[in-house]
Amino acid sequence: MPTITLTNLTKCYDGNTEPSVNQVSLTVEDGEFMCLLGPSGCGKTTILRMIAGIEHSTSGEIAVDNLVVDSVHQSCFIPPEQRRIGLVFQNYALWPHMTVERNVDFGLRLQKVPAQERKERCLDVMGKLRILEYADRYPSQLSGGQQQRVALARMLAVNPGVLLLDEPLSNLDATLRLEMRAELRRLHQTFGTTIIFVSHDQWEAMTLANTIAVMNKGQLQQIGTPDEIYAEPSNRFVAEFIGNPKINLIKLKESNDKPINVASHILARQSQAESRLAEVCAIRPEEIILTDNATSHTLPMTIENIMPTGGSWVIELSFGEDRLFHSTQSRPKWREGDQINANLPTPSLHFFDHDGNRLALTDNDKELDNLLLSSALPSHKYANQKHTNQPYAKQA
Ligand SMILES: Nc1ncnc2c1ncn2[C@@H]1O[C@H](COP(=O)(O)OP(=O)(O)OP(=O)(O)O)[C@@H](O)[C@H]1O
Repeated sequence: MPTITLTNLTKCYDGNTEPSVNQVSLTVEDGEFMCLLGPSGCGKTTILRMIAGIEHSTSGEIAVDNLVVDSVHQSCFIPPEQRRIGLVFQNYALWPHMTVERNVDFGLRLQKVPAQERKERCLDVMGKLRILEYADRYPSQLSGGQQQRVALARMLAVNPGVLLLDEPLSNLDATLRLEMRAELRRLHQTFGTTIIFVSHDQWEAMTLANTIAVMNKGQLQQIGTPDEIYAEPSNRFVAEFIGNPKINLIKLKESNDKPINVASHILARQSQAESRLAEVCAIRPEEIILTDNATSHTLPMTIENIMPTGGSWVIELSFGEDRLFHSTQSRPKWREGDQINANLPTPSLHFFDHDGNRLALTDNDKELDNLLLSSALPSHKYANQKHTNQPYAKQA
C-alpha cells in the first residue's frame, strides 16, 4: 500500500486573501488510520481533495510513495485515476433502484472486472460488513447504519489502497455513530487499508484514529497518536480543542502584566526558554485531586456545582474569582457549597507562552512542589489559606 507525503502543501483559492491550507507537511504511512481534525473551515476537506487529485495545490508537493503527483514547482499534476492509489470519497448516495448487491457491485462493473470475480469480491466484502442478508433489498428498506455499511462495502469492493472519508459519520444519530465507529475500526483491522478521514469531532478522532493531525486556520498544529496529542498538546489551541470537559486554563499574569512567580521561577530554570514567559497554565479536569485535608500541596476551593454525566461527574470549583472544572468517575462524597482542598500535581500542569506555544518543563521543574502554583496566583486569593508559600515566592 502506498505512503502519502505532503510537503509544504499550500492552497489559496482564487479570490481568497488567506490560504485555506498553509504549508502543511505530513506523511501518511502504509496502513495508517489518520484523522485530519479541526474546526470548521480549517482546511481539512481541501487537503483531502488535493490528495484525491480533484483540487490543484497552489504550492508545495504531494507524493505517493516516491512519485510526485502534484507540484506546481515541478509543473506536475497527475490526475486522480493515474495516482496509483484508489481514492474513494465517502458517498452515502446509494442507487435507490439497485439492490444492495448491485450497489456493491457497481464500482467493479465500471472497472470491467470479470463476472465471476465480481461475484466473489462482492460476497466477501458484504460478508465482512455483515450485510449479506440484505443483498436483495433496496436501500430504502435499510436503516441508516445498514446503508452506510453498504456505502462502505461499495468502496471496499474496488480494493482501494487508500480510503478517503470526509466526515463519514456526520449524518448518523449517536447510537449509529457508535456502531459505525466500531465498524470502521473492524474494517481497518480486517482490510489493513490506509484510511484518512476528516472530522471536527475530537471524540471521534480519539476513538478511531491511530494518528491525529490537528489543524487550525489552514495550518497543521500537531501530529501524533491520540495519547500524545492529549497528554502533550504542543500549543494552547490543541490543549483547548482536545478534551471534554475542556482543559482548565489558569492565567499566570496579573492585570498589570507583572510576571508571576511560578512562571518566572520555572522558566528561569530553562536555558532555551529564558526569554519566554508562561502566560497560561493548564490542567486537565481529571488530573485535579480533591481531598478533605489541607496540606502544603493543596489549594482551598469551594464546590459550586456537581453535574452528573452518567457514570461520571463534572464538578465546578471556585477559587477566588477563578473557576475550575474537575471530572471524576467516582461518585462525589461532597455537596455543593462544601469547602474542599484541591491538589494540582505539578507533572500534570501544562504551560503556554503569550503566543500559545507549549513550554516544556525539565525533569527538575516537574519535581517542583505544587506550592509553586499557589505562589503564582495573586496573593489576595490566598487570604484564607492556612499554609504559606513564602519560600518559593522569595526565590522568584
Ligand atoms: N472552492 C472554494 N473557493 C473558495 N474558498 C473555498 C473553496 N472551498 C473551500 N474554501 C474555503 O477554504 C477554507 C477551508 O475550507 P475546507 O472545506 O477545506 O474546510 P474544512 O476544515 O473541511 O471545513 P468543514 O469542516 O466545515 O467542512 C474555508 O475558509 C472555505 O471557505
